[in-house]
Amino acid sequence: KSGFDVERIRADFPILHQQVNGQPLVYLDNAATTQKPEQVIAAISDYYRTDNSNVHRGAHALADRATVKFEAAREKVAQFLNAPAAKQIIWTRGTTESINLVAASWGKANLKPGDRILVSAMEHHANIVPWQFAAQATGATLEPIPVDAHGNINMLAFDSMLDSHVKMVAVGHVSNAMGTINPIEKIITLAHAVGARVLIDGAQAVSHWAVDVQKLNCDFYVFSAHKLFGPTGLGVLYGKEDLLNSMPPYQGGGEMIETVSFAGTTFNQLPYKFEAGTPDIAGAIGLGAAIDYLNALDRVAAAEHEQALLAYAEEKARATSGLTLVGTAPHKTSVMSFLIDGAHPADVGVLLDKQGVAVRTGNHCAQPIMDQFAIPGTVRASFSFYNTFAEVDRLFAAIEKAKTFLV
Ligand SMILES: Cc1ncc(COP(=O)(O)O)c(CN[C@@H](CS)C(=O)O)c1O
Repeated sequence: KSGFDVERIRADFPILHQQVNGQPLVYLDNAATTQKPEQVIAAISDYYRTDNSNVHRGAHALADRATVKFEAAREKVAQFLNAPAAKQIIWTRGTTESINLVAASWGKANLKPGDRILVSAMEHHANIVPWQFAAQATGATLEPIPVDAHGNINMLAFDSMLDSHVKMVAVGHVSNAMGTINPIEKIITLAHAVGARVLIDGAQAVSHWAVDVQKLNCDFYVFSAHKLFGPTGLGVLYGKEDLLNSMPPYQGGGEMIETVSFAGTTFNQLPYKFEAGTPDIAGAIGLGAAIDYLNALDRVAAAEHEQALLAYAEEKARATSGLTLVGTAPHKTSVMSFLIDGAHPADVGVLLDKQGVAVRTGNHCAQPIMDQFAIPGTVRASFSFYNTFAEVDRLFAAIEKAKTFLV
């Protein structure tokens, strides 16, 4: 049991206090999206209630207030990632767009036939398909780094794949399908040794612990606000300054230009070169409020509580007949994927939902690793610091009841 005051924390999350199908909601789908504390909800509604205005161009009090809040949010993200400067934080629509931006902009400017891109076999589609586009557009090739039966990257195989033709290594900090925490420090060191750049997909990491991009020395780090107790539709791309400055713009329009003429156009400086059009101002302010919320939390205690929930859940899973865990790496975040013998994951998910327990089922946008395991997908329970040991008990009671319908 952990000393983390979950009940006090839960009071901050209004959505958790509802009935679903006649039972108190047990929300265990945090890897899909996290819930939002009142502080984030209020920051977004207060913005629309009092400050809403367009940014950077306005010449009036509301525009100034909106601009100050919008750029303060960028500064908070820079501090959250320990980035050297806020101009290295690019707003996007989410992890997916952040990776598409790097694959399209850096990719097209730096990849050529014979170059190689490496991604792990367990990646989310958002960290596979954009690289397939970049490979197709440039003549480079995309190759999967092998993953073992526990869901660990095969580091010996990775090391043997590296040579001077490898120009990009893109891997998840944490697997969304299995929770594996990848050894990204080692991956970054090995990749840099052959001259490759490294993009880290942090979508499943940032909600669990502090990330220090300077210490990691990664070239790019990406995540979504909605994975960090913030709003959907907003993402972050961190990049090394020289890299971002060397990359061509991703989208054209207002904000990203200095001058426009039919004779030619010049582009804005960082970060605006990559931020065409009116941004998600409220979303950025909401993410800033989420970071404020996390900064006021004992994040070490929160992470320890999540790990205690995972250990408790996996202990109960191993004691449950007919249940097989998928993803048994020694270092995991609080994600537990499993199968019930003889049952399709989707059927299990429906039966759990009928009992008020929300999990995700299917391939979790990670079809290649599901194909490698020769399974149609998994049932995935993912815990956050506002979940409780009693909710783990509710999950396994619901599994036992579901089993009576399934076999
Ligand atoms: C590791 C990883 N990488 C990229 C993404 C995409 O994030 P977006 O905010 O949708 O762009 C996700 C989102 N994974 C959700 C939705 S598929 C899940 O249920 O696991 C992710 O987990």
